[in-house]
Amino acid sequence: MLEIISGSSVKKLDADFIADRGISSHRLMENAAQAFCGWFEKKYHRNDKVGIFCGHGNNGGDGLAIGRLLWRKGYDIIVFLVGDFDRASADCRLNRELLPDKLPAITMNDEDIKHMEFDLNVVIDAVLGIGVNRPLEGNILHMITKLNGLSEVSKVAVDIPTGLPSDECLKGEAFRADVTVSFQFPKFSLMFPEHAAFVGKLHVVNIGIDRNFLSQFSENKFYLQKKDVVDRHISFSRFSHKGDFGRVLLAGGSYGSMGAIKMSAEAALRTGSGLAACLVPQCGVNIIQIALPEAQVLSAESENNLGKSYPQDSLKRFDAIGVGPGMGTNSDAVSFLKDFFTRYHGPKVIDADAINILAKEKELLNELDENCVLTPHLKEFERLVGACTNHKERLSKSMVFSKKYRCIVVLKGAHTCISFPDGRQFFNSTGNKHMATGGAGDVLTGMITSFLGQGYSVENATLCGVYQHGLAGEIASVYKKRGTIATDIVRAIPKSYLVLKID
Ligand SMILES: NC(=O)C1=CN([C@@H]2O[C@H](COP(=O)(O)OP(=O)(O)OC[C@H]3O[C@@H](n4cnc5c(N)ncnc54)[C@H](O)[C@@H]3O)[C@@H](O)[C@H]2O)[C@H](O)CC1
Ligand SMILES: [K+]
Repeated sequence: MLEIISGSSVKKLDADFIADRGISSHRLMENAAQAFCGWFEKKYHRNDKVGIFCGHGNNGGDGLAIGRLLWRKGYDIIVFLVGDFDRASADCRLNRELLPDKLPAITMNDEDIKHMEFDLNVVIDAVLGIGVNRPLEGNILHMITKLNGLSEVSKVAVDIPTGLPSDECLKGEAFRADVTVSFQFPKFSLMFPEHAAFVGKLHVVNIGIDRNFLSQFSENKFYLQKKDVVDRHISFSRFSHKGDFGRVLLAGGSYGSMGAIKMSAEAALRTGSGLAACLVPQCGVNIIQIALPEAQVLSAESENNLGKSYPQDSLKRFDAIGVGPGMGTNSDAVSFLKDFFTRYHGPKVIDADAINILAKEKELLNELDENCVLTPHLKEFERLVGACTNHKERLSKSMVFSKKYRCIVVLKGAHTCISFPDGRQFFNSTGNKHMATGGAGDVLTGMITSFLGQGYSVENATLCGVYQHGLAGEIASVYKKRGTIATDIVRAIPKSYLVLKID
């Protein structure tokens, strides 16, 4: 698993790694620059005009090394020196000396920054990295503001956009990258939604610091990637039968919101459940049977919302239950949820209106346990724990909540954060902006519920569900882009198994 280490530990990590492997710090910087160039060459053409803006610290050193390597490969490069090079770090200085004489390198003073016109297709930002220790001001602020204003230029940040602190929320301005290429692991603050406009797309490149080494610096934060989920999947044999793939129930839906529970159940079936049933109010019976003929339908006695009279004895037939999508929060729905919690103690996903009810009926929180996966989006989460001033606070509150109630909290967003009661937090790497569409959360509920029903541990079901949901979203949006809708994500689930090479 890939650890996310705080910026303050990186200096020690580098020093220990260099000592342990008997390599120089220059070698590590060269690895970083090579890794960046490996990524860059796949994206950009030799005839692109590339400007590399370098500061006087090690981030600037990376930029200078990148300049040298790309220039040797035939790229059209200009290096701009921004900062106080009398105070340059040793490796920055060395890489400046290693710049080929023919490679243009321009020292930028304040006048240049104000007046220079840039004729570039690509800007590489290597002014400041994780060493930033105060808001941008003066020369550097002017430079970054000017770069941010350039249009029709592709903007790439080295390690972290200049100005973004690695572990805190931004105060002031920062480089607005289209892509950030982060070394070895994504820096913590790259996970914050507040920083989305600065980070752009995130790409992580390996610079040779192995995972075992990183784990010595573990802060219990991990970046969830393909290799972390593949081994968590259960393989089924050709002798497997319907029962092995699990029977799941999706409970919810109300008058006008029946699609939510239909999408959850369909997602569960596409994820592989042997049987999916929906528990809905009367008004939903025909809708579900017509819209999803593969699902069984159980009905509550009440007409428009689930209520306390429903086929209670049926609950025990199910290996896992997802509850909440489209359920509503009126008094019938509340009495249903109260009854449900007293009867069903198996693995369950608690989503949407079930979370909104928990937020209003706080005594229900005592029913949560290690079999529960809560999947709030940011607003639902704040209804549960109170308003948060920023994402860092939300992340810390989700960890506290998970520990207190011993349940798993899936805080949905661009890098969905999964908190476990033992203090671990996983940040998802899949998914994209096109998944911000109504119903995408209902799909996730169906997927996690399905894995629970297939016999996955609560931990594995959650990690596999979140990762694969994002992957299905990426697949669904390849051509549909902003026209992607939740049922497209459901239809892409089978293809996501192909990508994972799981049958
Ligand atoms: N293991 C790795 O991940 C590696 C990372 N590398 C790169 O090194 C940088 C971090 O380098 P560092 O020298 O510590 O910091 P910076 O380059 O960010 O610059 C520090 C420099 O800047 C001054 N400073 C701080 N804030 C400001 C400000 N607001 N305005 C002006 N100046 C500021 C500070 O005083 C220092 O003088 C990391 O991001 C990677 O890119 C290695 O190359 C390989 C290993
Ligand atoms: K940078």
